[in-house]
Amino acid sequence: MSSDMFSEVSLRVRGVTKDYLIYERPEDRLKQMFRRKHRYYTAFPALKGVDLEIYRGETVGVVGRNGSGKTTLLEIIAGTLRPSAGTVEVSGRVAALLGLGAGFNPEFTGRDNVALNAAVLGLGPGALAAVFDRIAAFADIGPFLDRPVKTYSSGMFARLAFAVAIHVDPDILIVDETLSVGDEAFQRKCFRRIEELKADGCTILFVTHSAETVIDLCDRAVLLDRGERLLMGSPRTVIAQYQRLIHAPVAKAAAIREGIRAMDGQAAALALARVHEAPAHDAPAHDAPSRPVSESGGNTDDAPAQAEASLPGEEEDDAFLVDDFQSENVVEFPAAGALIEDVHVETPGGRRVNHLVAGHDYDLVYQVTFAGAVERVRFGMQIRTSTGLVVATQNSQTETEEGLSIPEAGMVREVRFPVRVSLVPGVYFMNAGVVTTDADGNNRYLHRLVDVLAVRVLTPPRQTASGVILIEGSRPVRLRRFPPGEPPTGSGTDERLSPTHD
Ligand SMILES: Nc1ncnc2c1ncn2[C@@H]1O[C@H](COP(=O)(O)OP(=O)(O)OP(=O)(O)O)[C@@H](O)[C@H]1O
Repeated sequence: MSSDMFSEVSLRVRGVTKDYLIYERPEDRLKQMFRRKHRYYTAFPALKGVDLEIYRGETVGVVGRNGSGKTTLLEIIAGTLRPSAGTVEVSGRVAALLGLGAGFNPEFTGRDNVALNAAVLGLGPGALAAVFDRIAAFADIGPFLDRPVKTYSSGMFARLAFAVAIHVDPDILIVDETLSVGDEAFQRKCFRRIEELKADGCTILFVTHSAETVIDLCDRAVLLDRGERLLMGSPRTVIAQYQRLIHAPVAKAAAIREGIRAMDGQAAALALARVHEAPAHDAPAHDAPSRPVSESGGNTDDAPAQAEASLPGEEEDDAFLVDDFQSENVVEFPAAGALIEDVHVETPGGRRVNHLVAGHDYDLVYQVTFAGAVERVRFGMQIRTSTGLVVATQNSQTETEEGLSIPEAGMVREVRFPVRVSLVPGVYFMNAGVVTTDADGNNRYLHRLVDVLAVRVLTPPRQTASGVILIEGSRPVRLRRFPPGEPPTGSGTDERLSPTHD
């Protein structure tokens, strides 16, 4: 993504206000039609004079408490709802994924709905024919494509709706929490597609309650509260203030709210400056910083860790293999001198597993066959969350080492990365890559597989962590008790949290 994209306004919202008219009794609505001078309704202000300016290629997260006006705002931007006042200017084709089933006719088949939706989004029959197979492949709902959508599960619905929205080549994509009903593999696929759309300059508006997703995915975020824009700024700033707002004690809530609002102009300007300075998002992912792995597969400098990992009992962890739990979306880059195969995870005892226990040691293993002699070879791996956040990378050589020399074609190497799974429970995806460095110091992939392996990290007993990294060590959480009124000096007594935390 080039930063000059951000100089073009893609979406401008000015003073948008929405009053929903609430009629206490159904007949009041009818009366209103005939007696215009009288007011039979009360107006509920769902949006109050919202201003936004979003640049081409930006991904903006919209956050706020339930009922703060997020969906109303996005529906107005998508053109499915009329504002009571204010204007929306959009540049280009808008594809919106707001609410499951919106825009789908439940009696029609998936196939017919795809045609209907694509037409609504401005795709002619010729253009649809060209992308239909890609839509069907992305949705991957098998024979359900020819069944009425009223028979779909919510996950199937999300799959089809998302598949259409992202294949009509939108300039602006608007997505709400619809994606969260899909399974993890599908979510990963969607987030990857969103990244591609981003790289192509698509503007994305995203409603979510997930702080992690906003921070991982967005360039800026906007906080709505009671129909007002309270703050626009960097994802971290906005999430921090949003969390301050939702956890505010009642007595201080109004002051905190005003304090956040006062930050607005400055935070927005700062975030925009940062977005303009941001490096290209499509720089090639580096699968591999520095950590030695020996050529023989034995761990050179990690021998004590290996020995520790092989202690009796350690192998008895609860890791296991589920055969059909596989990454659905392996992206294979063309092999250019080597071929990576058989990427898998093993316990220290050599058992293949893909359901791992948090905090335990495993090996990520793969084989590489070389098509010819090559110098300065390095092997890499990367672990990412389902939203694409890189949580770890590892490389077979440090930057200052030469790398491995492969003297002739047909040579095979097995690479083994020791991995301690210090991750909170969830599904993670692994990449594998083999790189050579030319005489000018440029890296070139000999082969690369993205999202080649899916693993699920299981909840260990008594584990309640969230986030990404497991910070829990072997020591339990400690609590000290102080008598009432006594200052917390050294005189407190230790208290056990529970009898199970020995
Ligand atoms: N059709 C409607 N008629 C009357 N009030 C409505 C209507 N739609 C939404 N509202 C009200 O407008 C306010 C904003 O609703 P909206 O759905 O935009 O909020 P939201 O931030 O998307 O909420 P959530 O996080 O729960 O999805 C809410 O108080 C809601 O009750």
